[in-house]
Amino acid sequence: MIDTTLPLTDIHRHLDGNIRAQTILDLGRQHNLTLPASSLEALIPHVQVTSNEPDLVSFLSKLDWGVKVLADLDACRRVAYENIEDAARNGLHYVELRFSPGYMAMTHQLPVEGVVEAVIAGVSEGCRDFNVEARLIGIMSRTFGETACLRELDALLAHRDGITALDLAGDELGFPGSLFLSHFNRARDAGLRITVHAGEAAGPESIWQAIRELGAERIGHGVKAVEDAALMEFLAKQRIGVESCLTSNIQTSTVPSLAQHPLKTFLEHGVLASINTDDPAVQGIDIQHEYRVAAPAAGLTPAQIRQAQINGLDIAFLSEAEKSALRARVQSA
Ligand SMILES: O=c1[nH]cnc2c1ncn2[C@@H]1O[C@H](CO)[C@@H](O)[C@H]1O
Ligand SMILES: [Zn+2]
Repeated sequence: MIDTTLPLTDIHRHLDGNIRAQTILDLGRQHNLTLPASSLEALIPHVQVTSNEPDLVSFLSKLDWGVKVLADLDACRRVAYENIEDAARNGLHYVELRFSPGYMAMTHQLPVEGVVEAVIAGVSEGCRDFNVEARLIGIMSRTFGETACLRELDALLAHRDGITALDLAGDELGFPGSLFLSHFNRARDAGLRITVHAGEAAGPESIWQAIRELGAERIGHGVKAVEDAALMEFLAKQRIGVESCLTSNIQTSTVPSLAQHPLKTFLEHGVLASINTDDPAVQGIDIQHEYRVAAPAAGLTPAQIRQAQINGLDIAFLSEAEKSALRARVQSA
């Protein structure tokens, strides 16, 4: 189902939603932190989704233990490095890792700018050691409000060279995109690419808002677009990429079952939709599972799965030359 002659990408993957349970245990011990359990087996239900959550916000609370153990900047560097190691192990050639520096800094009041620096360092060390290509997307966690997001943006822009794009994630219903116009204006002025989590918890109007007012070139999830025919046509015509995350949408109760997932409809309408993980460690899945199990369960034909794989690189935040180089590297491997 995965075409091994083509690059395998994951362009929607939260670095801070992908912290190994073993690393949570290690860091807890190293920093003398009280964790809800002291063995891996007992810790899993606290840090991983074991059955579907009733909504997005409940799902998101599962990420909290991962960031609570980030007691210093070296811990941030470590989880960034391990994210690249895991990407390589999962067979990914190219990954766009996104992270919310304010969320990672929050528990131990780390300097937000220092977190950005540590993540950039860990990812670049990982890319060197594991032969994976990566780009970083800075997240503003909308859940903590406009001022906290401004601090995240400042820290990201202070390290503009290491950051490719900006995203908005967290509680979409409680904190609509309209609160963040000035943040995105600044980011676009600085030349950052833009992707926004939209149409996951809220409706199609949130996707229109992200495109028209925030300047989104890609949409994270975007599942609610299927409710709006004009939007579907717009996405296809304007080549707005959609970052689909199949299992995530079931675990957040955004979509009732894989059979009802809109990814197949996106592909049928010529929307540039792709297959991605979201928060693999928290979800207990990996990219192989999404391609081999989730995508067929969502009704995709082998040809549609291949199209989604092609789309992943097509809509990646890379130049055409970088995409061609990646295709050539995989083909000749
Ligand atoms: O599926 C998701 N939808 C919306 N926000 C998410 C999702 N997964 C993680 N985050 C949010 O991203 C930041 C960490 O990278 C956190 O704000 C977390 O709540
Ligand atoms: Zn996400």
